[in-house]
Amino acid sequence: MTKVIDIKDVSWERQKKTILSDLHWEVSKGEHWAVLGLNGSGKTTLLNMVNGYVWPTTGSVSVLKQPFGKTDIRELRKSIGWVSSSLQERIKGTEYAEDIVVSGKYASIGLYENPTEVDSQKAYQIMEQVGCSHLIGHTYQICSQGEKQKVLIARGLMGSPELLILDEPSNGLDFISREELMSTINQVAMKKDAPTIIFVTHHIEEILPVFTHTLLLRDGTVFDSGKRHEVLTSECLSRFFKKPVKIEWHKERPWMVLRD
Ligand SMILES: Nc1ncnc2c1ncn2[C@@H]1O[C@H](COP(=O)(O)OP(=O)(O)OP(=O)(O)O)[C@@H](O)[C@H]1O
Repeated sequence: MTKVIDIKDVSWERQKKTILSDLHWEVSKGEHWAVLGLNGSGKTTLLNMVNGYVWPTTGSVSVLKQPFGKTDIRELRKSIGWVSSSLQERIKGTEYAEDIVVSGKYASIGLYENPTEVDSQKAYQIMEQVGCSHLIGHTYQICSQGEKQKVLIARGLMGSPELLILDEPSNGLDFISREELMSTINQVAMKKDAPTIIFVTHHIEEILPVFTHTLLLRDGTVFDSGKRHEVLTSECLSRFFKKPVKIEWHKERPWMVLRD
């Protein structure tokens, strides 16, 4: 099976501190992964590594069959859609939603040339699919938090990526907006020729059925990984969080409560 991410024996050290250690992770085509971990467990660092922004101290990383060290990372990034809060902070409030979407084609912040008719049509089509076409002609600063996230997901899809990374996309959303966003992500994942999705979250109930696998990160290493029903169990998550928790499944979504 084609490997989308292949990370072997990876460690990453900074300022004499080991941030990632002994990390193994394989993602194959056809899978979608949720990544769970407490604050500071190394999720963002791991995703920065997948994007080639940080380089492993030891071990090997290969993304979309491109082994790091023998790959033009800038080229590779064109095949990766990336949605994160750091991206949200870098976008100018005065930009139009549709221009932000088109800029995803160039993996750039801001547009440096006028979009072609073909690009504009593609952007409109993606915005329709993601449920944010009503924002065409609106500047980013007037969009709500949920609308901004949809625009950024549309931007992430503009380059027809093979890999789409969503780093805590539901941050700051109310219950309704969050469910809307989850339904958008579900639709993207269900599409024929959908990109492989890596979805980072702190909220277990956001792990929709479309996420076939889950990675649990703790203290910069893999605590457990595998198929959703094998990893998202009361027993495994109680050990993971070092707290007695109970998982209840409703409509194929896991919900977690603390046990007395
Ligand atoms: N460039 C760096 N230099 C030194 N330490 C770093 C660097 N980048 C990250 N760290 C440290 O690595 C650890 C993991 O950080 P990371 O941001 O990957 O965690 P996270 O799981 O994404 O956390 P959160 O859920 O809070 O976003 C933290 O202790 C952080 O302070």
